[in-house]
Amino acid sequence: MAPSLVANSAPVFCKFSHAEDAAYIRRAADIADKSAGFTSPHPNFGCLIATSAGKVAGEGYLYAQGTKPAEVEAVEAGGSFCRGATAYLNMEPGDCHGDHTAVSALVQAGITRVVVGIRNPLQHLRGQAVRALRSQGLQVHVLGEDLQSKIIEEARKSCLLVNAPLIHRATSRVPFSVFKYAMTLDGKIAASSGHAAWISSKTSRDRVFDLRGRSDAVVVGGNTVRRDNPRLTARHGGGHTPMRIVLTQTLNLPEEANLWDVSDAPTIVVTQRGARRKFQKYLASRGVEVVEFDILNSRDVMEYFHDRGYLSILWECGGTLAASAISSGLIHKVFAFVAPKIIGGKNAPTPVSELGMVEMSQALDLVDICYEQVGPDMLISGFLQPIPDLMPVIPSEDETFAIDPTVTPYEPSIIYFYKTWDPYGAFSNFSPHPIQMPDVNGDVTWSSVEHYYQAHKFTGVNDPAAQDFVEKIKTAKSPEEAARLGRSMQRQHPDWVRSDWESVKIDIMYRALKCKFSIYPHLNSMLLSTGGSVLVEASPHDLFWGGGREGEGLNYLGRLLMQLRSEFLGESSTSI
Ligand SMILES: NC(=O)C1=CN([C@@H]2O[C@H](COP(=O)(O)OP(=O)(O)OC[C@H]3O[C@@H](n4cnc5c(N)ncnc54)[C@H](OP(=O)(O)O)[C@@H]3O)[C@@H](O)[C@H]2O)C=CC1
Ligand SMILES: Nc1c(N[C@@H]2O[C@H](COP(=O)(O)O)[C@@H](O)[C@H]2O)[nH]c(=O)[nH]c1=O
Repeated sequence: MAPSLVANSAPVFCKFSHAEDAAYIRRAADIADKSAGFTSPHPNFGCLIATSAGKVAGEGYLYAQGTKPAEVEAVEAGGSFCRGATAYLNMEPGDCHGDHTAVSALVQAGITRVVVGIRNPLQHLRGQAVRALRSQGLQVHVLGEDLQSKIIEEARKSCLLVNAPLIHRATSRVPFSVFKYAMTLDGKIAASSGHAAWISSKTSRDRVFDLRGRSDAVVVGGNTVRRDNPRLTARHGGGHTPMRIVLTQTLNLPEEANLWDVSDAPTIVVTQRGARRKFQKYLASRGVEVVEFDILNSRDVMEYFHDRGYLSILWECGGTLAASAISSGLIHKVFAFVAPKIIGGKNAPTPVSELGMVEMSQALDLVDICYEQVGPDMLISGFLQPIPDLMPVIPSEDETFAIDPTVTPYEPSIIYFYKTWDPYGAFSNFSPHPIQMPDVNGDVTWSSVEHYYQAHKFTGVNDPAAQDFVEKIKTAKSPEEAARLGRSMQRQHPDWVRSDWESVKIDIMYRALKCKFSIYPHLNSMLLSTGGSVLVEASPHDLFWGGGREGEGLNYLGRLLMQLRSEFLGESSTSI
């Protein structure tokens, strides 16, 4: 019989060879990758359960934030076979909201050994789940720390790869950026006329759709918009669609362009402050967001998108913008599709224009290179900057708990929150905490505050299509999907939005938040522990609910949370 973890009996741990551990961890990384391209954002978690006899009992992956954690999926699939089994996790789970769902699932299922590919890269989560599992008596082996060999190192690499964007978020102020281009065998990305459709084969271009689906945004320069009129959509039939971003100094762009049709996917145009104001207004009227910078510089733009929570960017620009991005150190990985064609042309554009290098010894070397035939083309990919290795910076207990509200050694006067994986991420409306809200037919469960808020834009509207849409938002698989549905329908069908929306939306949000912070004791204590601090939703672009880039936002979400905090503390509530 498989050994189990019960009180007063020492657990018996499975013994696997390094080769077996490595194979299972690689498989966990492959499973983790399943959601990439279909959901956003993209921290990828996979879990595999292997019995002591070496049989796979269950597998699971996190589809999207707010859906069942990979560990819960896997132990449900494994059932009683989990007793005494080993769980393989590509990445340490991030019990960011203090409810330890993943850890509890493994413990309760009777898992006795856990093999972790990499520790969670985010400083405030790093080491917590490993510690929690060990404190429950499970044997935990972290690759590269407790298990070391060549084969283990290779398996660890597959775990680093599958979450490269998240690792970059932990170590850098810019998102993980991939530069992709298609060139002829003689090194051109277009004919001298600028015509480029098409260099690579259909098979290669289908592969590009997959790359787009795995990214939070696709970036091009103004010239590519003028020349190619691209769509930049993922076209993989549903799932996640990346944001489309145009960088343009002049804003000298055509009135009609595929990118201005935001029913396909949203578009942001980033430009220089004051550029063609009238055209900015026109773009806004088409539903395109315009963001201005005093001086348009690719690094500032990428820092801005990092602050907006973007983890990964696909650059599909021409050589001019690519050269600027590479010389600013923004590009981490390259995908070059090389087509067996020759076009010639002294002035035909090339993938990267001037970098200021004069000797071959200055050339940038790629590492971890892969060669793959895609249809008739050759795909060469590799890293321009290696994935940062987080191994040496395991934080001390003090550092780890520094952000734990119950032991905060200092009182910061402003607490910023935004993405759910960041400290205080539970304050975000996207945090995966279902709420029960009263309805005419009794209490109704909503998967998150965001689901409730987005659906209520369309409630009570006398149009069956709008009512169907409420249901669609209600059953959205993640808060991000709910937000995407609600926002896109508000843009496309303003007639479906209830007429009193602007006057009721704060109250609707307040009621949802009150429920959330009443029914989850750990969220309630997290909120109360912030007493004395100003809470600000650090959204750089939402100037109503968020604080804006430079504090220009109204921060209504932060204000509502502070109002609730004072109500919970029994202080007289001040109206926001
Ligand atoms: N085969 C392939 O994979 C691809 C081919 N192409 C081809 O490449 C050609 C276009 O290439 P290219 O002219 O290099 O176009 P880019 O896509 O690189 O766009 C350059 C433009 O980007 C804008 N820009 C904004 N910020 C910067 C910055 N910091 N540095 C540089 N540019 C910035 C400017 O727009 P503005 O002038 O509006 O101010 C600039 O003119 C076309 O023929 C197109 O078909 C393009 C993409 C991929
Ligand atoms: N010409 C060329 C590419 N060009 C890139 O694809 C964009 C067009 O995308 P879409 O309008 O969505 O089909 C274009 O603006 C440029 O960024 N890509 C490739 O994979 N292979 C090719 O041969």
